Amino acid sequence: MKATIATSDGTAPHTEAGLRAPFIYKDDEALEKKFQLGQMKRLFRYVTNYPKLIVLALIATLGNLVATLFGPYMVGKVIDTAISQGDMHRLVMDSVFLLALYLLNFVASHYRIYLTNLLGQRVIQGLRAELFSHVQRLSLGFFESRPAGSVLVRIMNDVNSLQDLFTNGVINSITNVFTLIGIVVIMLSLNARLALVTMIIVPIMFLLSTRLTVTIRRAWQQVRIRLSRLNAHLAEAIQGMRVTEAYTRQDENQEFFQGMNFDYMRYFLRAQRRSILFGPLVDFTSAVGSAVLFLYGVHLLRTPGTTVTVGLLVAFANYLGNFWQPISQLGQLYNQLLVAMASSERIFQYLDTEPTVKDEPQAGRLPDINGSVEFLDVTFEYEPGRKAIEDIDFHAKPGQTIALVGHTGAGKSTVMNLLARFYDPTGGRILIDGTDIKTITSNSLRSQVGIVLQDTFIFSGTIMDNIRYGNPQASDEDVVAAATAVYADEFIRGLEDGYDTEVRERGSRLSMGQRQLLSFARAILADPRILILDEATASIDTYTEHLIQKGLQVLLSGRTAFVVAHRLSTIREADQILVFDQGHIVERGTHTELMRQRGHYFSLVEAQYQFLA
Ligand SMILES: Nc1ncnc2c1ncn2[C@@H]1O[C@H](COP(=O)(O)OP(=O)(O)OP(=O)(O)O)[C@@H](O)[C@H]1O
Repeated sequence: MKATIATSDGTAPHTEAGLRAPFIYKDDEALEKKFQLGQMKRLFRYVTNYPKLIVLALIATLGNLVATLFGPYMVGKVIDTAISQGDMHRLVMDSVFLLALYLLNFVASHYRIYLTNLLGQRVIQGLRAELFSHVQRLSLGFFESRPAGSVLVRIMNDVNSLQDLFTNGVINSITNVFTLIGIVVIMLSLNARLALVTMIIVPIMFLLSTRLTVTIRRAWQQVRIRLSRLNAHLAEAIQGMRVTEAYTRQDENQEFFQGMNFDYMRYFLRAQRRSILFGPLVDFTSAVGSAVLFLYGVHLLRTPGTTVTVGLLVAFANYLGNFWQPISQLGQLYNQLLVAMASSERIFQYLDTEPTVKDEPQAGRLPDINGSVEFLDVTFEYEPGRKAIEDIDFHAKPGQTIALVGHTGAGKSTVMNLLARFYDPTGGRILIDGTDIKTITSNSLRSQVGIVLQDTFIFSGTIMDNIRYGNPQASDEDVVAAATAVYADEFIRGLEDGYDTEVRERGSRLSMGQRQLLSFARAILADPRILILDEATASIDTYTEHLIQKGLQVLLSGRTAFVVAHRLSTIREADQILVFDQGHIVERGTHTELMRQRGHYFSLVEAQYQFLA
């Protein structure tokens, strides 16, 4: 797979420090996109799936709103009753009311935060589950045409980046609008002149919250980009360590890594410098607001005939304090929407991708089969206009072993991919027991077709779990019997915990031969009528090689088997050998027949297979 690392600007092969990247780092991911109403509506349908939660969160928010709007007013009243009127009874009553108001605020805040987070998490989890289940149904071509990393990023990062919007954006925006309107109305009704003068700082606050927060957010996005470049480079450097060592590229790698590391630090410090501006600037603006309020307020206090009191000034100061948060959150909402536009566009793009191999609506189940396989004039193009195979015809009778041989790129794997229906042929038909595989469900086909690949994928878990992957219903005894049948039992028992040995890091501690034996056990447990096998080419020690050959005989017997063969011994025992060249079958027959012809197969054996005999 080609090395592709996400960057926002597409500036590929250089780091900021001016070093050349060993590979091209390419990016297709925009961080923000223009607002689109249709997309927004589609996104919000995920939120409206939880009406109960929305109503509960709004009720909690209402409690918050009441306290925010009436709290400062009550503080002012308590001060005025205590200072100027000396009415102890009123003072106690107002104080108790004020306390009750703050208690309500406390409870409401708690539930609001809890409920909005719950809503956000439910939406995110639902969306991620839908995306994963959709991606799982997509055809193999989808995964082969993009790096695994980009699928991962979409399922994790893009979905995560919607979290802010779903958790805070939706409910809070409604509350914030009401809070702002409420505060303005109350302040104007308490004292219109004082209210208008005090609100001089509101536009400054708004500008600050929109402009500065954008700059800060962008700076942190740049940091994340640098970090993901660093991560990707590191992952590649570790995975490719063998090649690095073989070509003694450590120094260049080190230099390149240091450049990236340095860039990351520079961007981090830059973002940090901007972030730490925010708090003090907010404090300073609030202080300016308070200064204006108190200067003008005290002037009014001294002017005879006005209704301004000390309590009113304190109440106004509190209202001013409550202004900031909603303004800043509303400022952020727009940013959140732009980020959500970019992420949701990519998510929807995946959700709207249809599998290229789709079951027909009337597709039936494939009944239990004998295992006859026919290819009738089968042609296939991965990319339009480039035929990978053309007019392939053959018939495999039940129980036969068919060996597919040919140079690299000749079309052998393509035939296997079509038989497993990872792709549908562009032309021609494939019949199993006389039924066109296009007319049956893929699941029912694959339950009777087993696949053993060269490099078996080992999942994290025990050896037992990994073999059982072939048949989840199998008992421990069945697993051991399967392993024994293909001669894998001996090496498994030799491992530290036998069948319970944990295989980590994709089984990297197992040798190629051991992995191949494990995959035989997995396949025999699944017991398919048709088997597709890509023989491992890696050099394997003679003893394991011997076990593999014996295991293979057991595995192949009694089923129709298609083997991309790399061992002469396997080829010799095949009932039919299909020789591929540039997408065509150029020769067919048994080993003896083909050797006698002294044609393509003969020279292939001379050149490629002899040493593996
Ligand atoms: N996913 C793909 N997308 C586009 N072209 C592909 C893809 N897979 C294979 N091809 C092309 O199709 C042709 C046949 O490839 P195929 O993998 O079937 O050959 P092969 O005989 O199995 O080779 P090998 O022995 O190296 O595995 C080649 O030209 C190859 O480049």
